[in-house]
Amino acid sequence: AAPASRPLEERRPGLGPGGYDVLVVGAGFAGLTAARELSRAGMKVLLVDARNRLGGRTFTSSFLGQKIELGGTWIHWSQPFVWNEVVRYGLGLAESPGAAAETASWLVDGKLRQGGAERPWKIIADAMTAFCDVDRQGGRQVMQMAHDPLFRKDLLIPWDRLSLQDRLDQMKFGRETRDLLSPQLSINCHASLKDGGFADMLRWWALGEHDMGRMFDKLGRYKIKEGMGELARRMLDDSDADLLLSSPVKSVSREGDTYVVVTDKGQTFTTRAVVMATPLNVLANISMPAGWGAGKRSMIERGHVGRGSKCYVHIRQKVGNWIGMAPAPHPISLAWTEKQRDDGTLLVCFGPPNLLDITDEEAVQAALRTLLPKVEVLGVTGYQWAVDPYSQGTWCWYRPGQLTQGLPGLRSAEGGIFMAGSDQAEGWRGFVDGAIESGITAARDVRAYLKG
Ligand SMILES: Cc1cc2nc3c(=O)[nH]c(=O)nc-3n(C[C@H](O)[C@H](O)[C@H](O)COP(=O)(O)OP(=O)(O)OC[C@H]3O[C@@H](n4cnc5c(N)ncnc54)[C@H](O)[C@@H]3O)c2cc1C
Repeated sequence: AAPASRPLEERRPGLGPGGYDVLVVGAGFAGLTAARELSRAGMKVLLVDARNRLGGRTFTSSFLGQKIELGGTWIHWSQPFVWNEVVRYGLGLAESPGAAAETASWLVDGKLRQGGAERPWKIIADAMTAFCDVDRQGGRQVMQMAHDPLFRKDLLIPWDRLSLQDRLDQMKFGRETRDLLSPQLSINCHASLKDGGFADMLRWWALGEHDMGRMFDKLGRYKIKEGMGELARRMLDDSDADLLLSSPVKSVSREGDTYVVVTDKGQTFTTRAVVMATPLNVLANISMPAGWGAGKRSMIERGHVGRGSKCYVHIRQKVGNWIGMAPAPHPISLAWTEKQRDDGTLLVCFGPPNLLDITDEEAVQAALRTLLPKVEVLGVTGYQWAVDPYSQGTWCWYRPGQLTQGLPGLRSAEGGIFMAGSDQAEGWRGFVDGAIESGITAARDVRAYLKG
């Protein structure tokens, strides 16, 4: 049974001058992991978040009386760090049926096609295999080790110059193949194909074991039955860290051997080490010590590209176990059945940035009607991650050049300031798994630093 939870408010620290060993900025999965590991190792830890809740870019909510995940959702047993947590806390799995859809709708040259899902899937699987075959070994040589993406940096550099669009243009696919592959690519980067880097695609493909079916199982089929919020809560309950919510960190500065962290309410803490576990796209908003971050500057200034939409749509029609796919500029790239209900179907929909206002039900209905003519939308819900000041984006996908040129500098610790966060993980970067990986790594490095 789960241990009784202390209410979050009781974890607020005294606001006196007392120093911490480690202050962790950001209570998403990276920060929660680092705080748990370090506090369990006997260190005095303060975990601070700008929001009034845990979990960052994961957010368990409800819609139509059903649990939904507004942010990070699906996990898989082949994601080692998150699976470890699922087992540790005895959590269960629930399945999203549309990830193994039976019927499909797709657009070819703007015209609707509908039928069994096997045919479009076969086309996508073959196209992805060719798309990633940069070395006549299916990408296995260039991206030999998915959890050490720069292992063959020498071979990766030329491919890291390309955007996803550049690579697509090289391929000379027929119209249907191109129009089926594009939606998958635009969901991977959650951006325009011109902005998403191709090297990240090779990493993605290697993580997916060079198989589209297996990859889709990892990306969209299994979620934590109790919800991401419950995992976050169990991790907090398992840690001795103090917690301060609703307190955006404004600045980190250095005073001799210690660091001073100040929130926008003026709360001031001293600490021997800091873990920065905020999203890459918001790091520019925090004032850091003079001279810090020279090797991180271009990454922090440009950020990652993931800024698209995700929403849940309740429709009157019972469409069964369905998937829809459409290339940009269509506002919905991928949509699939999340739940077949007595009163219709709950769909989950993803789209590129700035093409769909998820607060506008009519706009969502118009976009869906291209894939499901006459569909009636009864309700829509979602979260606008790209404009949220504490995420300014969705999942991480790098621009051309960022993987080989930016990642090592971004990850590196400087003095007593350590980096964590899914946006700079080595393996499943852009996933909950990568967030936990980065928290484990940061905690290991902080312990070594504080032991001197
Ligand atoms: C819509 C969407 C769908 C996704 N789908 C999946 C999926 O299906 N599977 C999957 O594995 N991953 C998915 N992801 C990605 C995954 O959710 C993230 O990669 C992961 O949760 C990031 O964890 P993190 O700890 O690195 O960062 P975050 O979760 O973003 O945590 C960072 C924390 O820092 C805080 N913060 C920011 N600024 C400050 C400040 N100034 N002071 C204090 N705190 C601050 C934020 O409030 C936040 O809580 C999805 C993400 C989104 C948005």
